[in-house]
Amino acid sequence: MPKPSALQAIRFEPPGTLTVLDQLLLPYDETLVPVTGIDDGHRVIKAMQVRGAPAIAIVAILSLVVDIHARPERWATASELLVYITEATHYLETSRPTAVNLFEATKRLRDTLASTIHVHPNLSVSELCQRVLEFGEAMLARDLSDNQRIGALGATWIQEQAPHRAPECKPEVPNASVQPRSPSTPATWRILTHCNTGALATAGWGTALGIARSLFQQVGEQLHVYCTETRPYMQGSRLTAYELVHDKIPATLITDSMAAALLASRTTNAIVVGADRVAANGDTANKIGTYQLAVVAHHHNVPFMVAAPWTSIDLTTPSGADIPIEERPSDEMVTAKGRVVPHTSSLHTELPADARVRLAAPGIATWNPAFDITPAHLISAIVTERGVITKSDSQATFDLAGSHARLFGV
Ligand SMILES: CSC[C@H]1O[C@H](OP(=O)(O)O)[C@H](O)[C@@H]1O
Repeated sequence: MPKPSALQAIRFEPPGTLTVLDQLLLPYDETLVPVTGIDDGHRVIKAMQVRGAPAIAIVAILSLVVDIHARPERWATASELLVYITEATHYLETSRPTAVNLFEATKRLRDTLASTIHVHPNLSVSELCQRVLEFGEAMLARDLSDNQRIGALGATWIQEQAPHRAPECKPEVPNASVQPRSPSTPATWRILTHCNTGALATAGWGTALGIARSLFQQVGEQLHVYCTETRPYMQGSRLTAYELVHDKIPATLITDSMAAALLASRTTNAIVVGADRVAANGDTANKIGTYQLAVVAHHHNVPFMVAAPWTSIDLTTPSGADIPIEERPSDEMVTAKGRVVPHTSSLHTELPADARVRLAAPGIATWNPAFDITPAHLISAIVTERGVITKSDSQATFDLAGSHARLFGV
C-alpha cells in the first residue's frame, strides 16, 4: 500500500475503492485501511480508526457505495436494491450514536432514493447504484466547501467581534517545529481549541480547526493556537498537533487540566470547538471536556464559539437532554491498548506487556463518556457555512429553526 500523503482521512477512487487513514496510529504511523463494504465501514467507525462527525457520515455512505458496486448482480430490481440500502444504512447507524451527521446522511439518502424510484419506476439497478455514487461524491465536495466557508466566516467574526487583546510582552512558548516567535512579535490573536476538528475529522480543511487555518491565512504569525491533549483518545496531542505542525501554524499543546490556567495567564481571544450534534435550542454535544471549557470561557469573559456545518445541526432534537451520549469501553481510558501514545513506548521493556500500556491502577472503576453537553447559554456564536448565528446576552437559547428558515430562505 503506498504511503499516504498526510492529512487526508478519506481516500475514495470511484466507484469502488475506499481507504481511510488509521487514526489510532497517528501521528507515529500513517497507515491506510481498506474499506470494501458496509462491514468494514461499520468496523472502522466503531473502532475510531476514522472519527469526527462529518468523516463518520462520509465513510459510512462511501462504504455503502463500494459495497453495492462490488456485486450489483445481487439485485434484480432497483426496489430490491433500495431494500438492501435501507437495511444497510440502519446497520451503519449502529456504529456510533452521538454525531448526527451519520443519521442525517443515511435518512437523506433513503428519502432521495425512494422519491427517485417513485418518479422513475423503471430505473435500473445500475442507474440506482450510480445515484448512490453521486450522493457520496456530493457529500465529499459539499463538506469541504462548507468547511472553507465556516473557516472564512469564523476567522472574520473573531477579528471583528472577539475582544482584540493588546500584544503582551510574554512571547508564546515557541513551537519546536516552526521558527520560534521572537519576543518582539508576540501573538495578537490567540485561540484555544479542543479535540480534533480538522482535515482528519472531515473531508478536508476542518470546522473549528478550519477557522484556525483561515485565521492563519489572514493574520499569519500573529496567530497562536493552543490545543488540548483531549484525553483519553488524545485527538488533540496526536491529531490536532499533527495538523498544526504540518501546516506550520504557531501552536502550543496543553493538557486538558491547563485550560483554566491558560485563560487566567494568557489573554485569549476565543475558544473554538466543533460539534457532533447541535440541538434546536443550541445546546451542543461535543468531545468530553468541552462543557468545562465553556464554563472557564464564561468565567473569563472569553467568546465561546461552536463551528458546525448544518449537517451537524439537528432541528428534530429539542435540547441537549435529548442527545444520546456514547460511552466508550473502559480500556480506552485506563490503557493505551489499540492506540499509540508516547508514554507507552519501549522505555520500560522489562515490564510485562500489559503494564506498558496500562494507565491506571488495575481494578479501578471508570466512567468514559465520549461527549458532553454545552448548554446554549454558554455559547457565544455558532459558525455555520451559511452564516454566524448569535443570540442576545439576555437569551438563554438559540432559535436554530428560525435561523435555518432565514439562512436557507425556506
Ligand atoms: C468536525 S467534528 C469533530 C468532532 O468529533 C470528535 O469526536 P470523535 O473524535 O469522538 O469522533 C469531537 O467531538 C469533535 O469536535
